[in-house]
Amino acid sequence: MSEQVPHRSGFACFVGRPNAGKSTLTNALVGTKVAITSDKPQTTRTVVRGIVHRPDAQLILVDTPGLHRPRTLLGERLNDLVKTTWAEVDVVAVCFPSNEKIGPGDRFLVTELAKVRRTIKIAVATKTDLATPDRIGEHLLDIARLGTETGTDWAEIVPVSSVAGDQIELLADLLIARMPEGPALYPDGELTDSPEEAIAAELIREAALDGVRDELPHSIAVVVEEMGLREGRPAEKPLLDIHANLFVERDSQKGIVIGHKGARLREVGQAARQQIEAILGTPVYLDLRVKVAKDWQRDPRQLRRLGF
Ligand SMILES: Nc1nc2c(ncn2[C@@H]2O[C@H](COP(=O)(O)OP(=O)(O)OP(=O)(O)O)[C@@H](O)[C@H]2O)c(=O)[nH]1
Repeated sequence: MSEQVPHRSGFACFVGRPNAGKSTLTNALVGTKVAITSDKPQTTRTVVRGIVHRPDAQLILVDTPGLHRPRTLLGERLNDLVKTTWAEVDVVAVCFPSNEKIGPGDRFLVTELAKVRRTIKIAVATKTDLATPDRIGEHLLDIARLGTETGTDWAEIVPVSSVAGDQIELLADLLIARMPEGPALYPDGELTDSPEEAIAAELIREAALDGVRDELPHSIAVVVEEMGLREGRPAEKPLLDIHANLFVERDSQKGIVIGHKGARLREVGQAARQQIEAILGTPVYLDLRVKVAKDWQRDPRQLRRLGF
């Protein structure tokens, strides 16, 4: 038994200019088309896009918000948020389409990414079926040079074609090799979190942090346990039941979240419910429970990834 390879699990995200082939690559890796939501609110920091399950590994592919050239203070703050999400994943893979030259947008993105020191960076030359071997060679050299110029240490530079299925398995192997040891975080067979669940969880987290951000900066994680339309309701009067757990790190923080005689938790629940109703367009019944993370079943190291 001691010679068994360790189980690995972790998070990766694909970044790159619009049309770089990020979604197609996610689908090629996961092997099935995964649900894509078009109306993600700004508050959703990361959304699970797909999960690669293997006997010895679980690779969770997440979406992070896009980086923009900041013109305003708000733009800068949004970019800081993007960098925070990059710091929370294990690997960021930058996609550079092989049929296009590297441009100023790519340079800006890689320069910002280089500032996130801890996260492993991989470069992916996408759409190789659209380029000649000579052109691909040149492209790979350009990517390497961009790395040197921006101080980015590419752990790998991998050419792939999602359409031709070229080197997709290799990319999966290379990504998995960079994941830390750890147990599977999602049950097998589960491809994605529903985007609605991710949205609801994020809105609850936002509401719970409102006003106590200084006291509980990174100490709240929300997991939607169950979400579904209540049975037996008339079609014109639907009700969406949401059962969610709000995890804090310590007993003392539980008190802050719940408030005197539960007053604050009621406010949090009400604020979250109204926002979920506004975004999903359905009346919501929200059952919110506060738990201390040490009671949670999962590996404590993995809790950290949720923001603990
Ligand atoms: N020939 C070829 N086309 C590809 C490949 N990968 C993606 N494409 C095409 O490139 C276009 C953009 O692909 P997407 O996967 O949507 O790109 P994206 O980076 O997710 O785009 P945004 O969501 O706009 O950021 C689509 O028309 C894809 O069909 C590939 O490996 N080969």
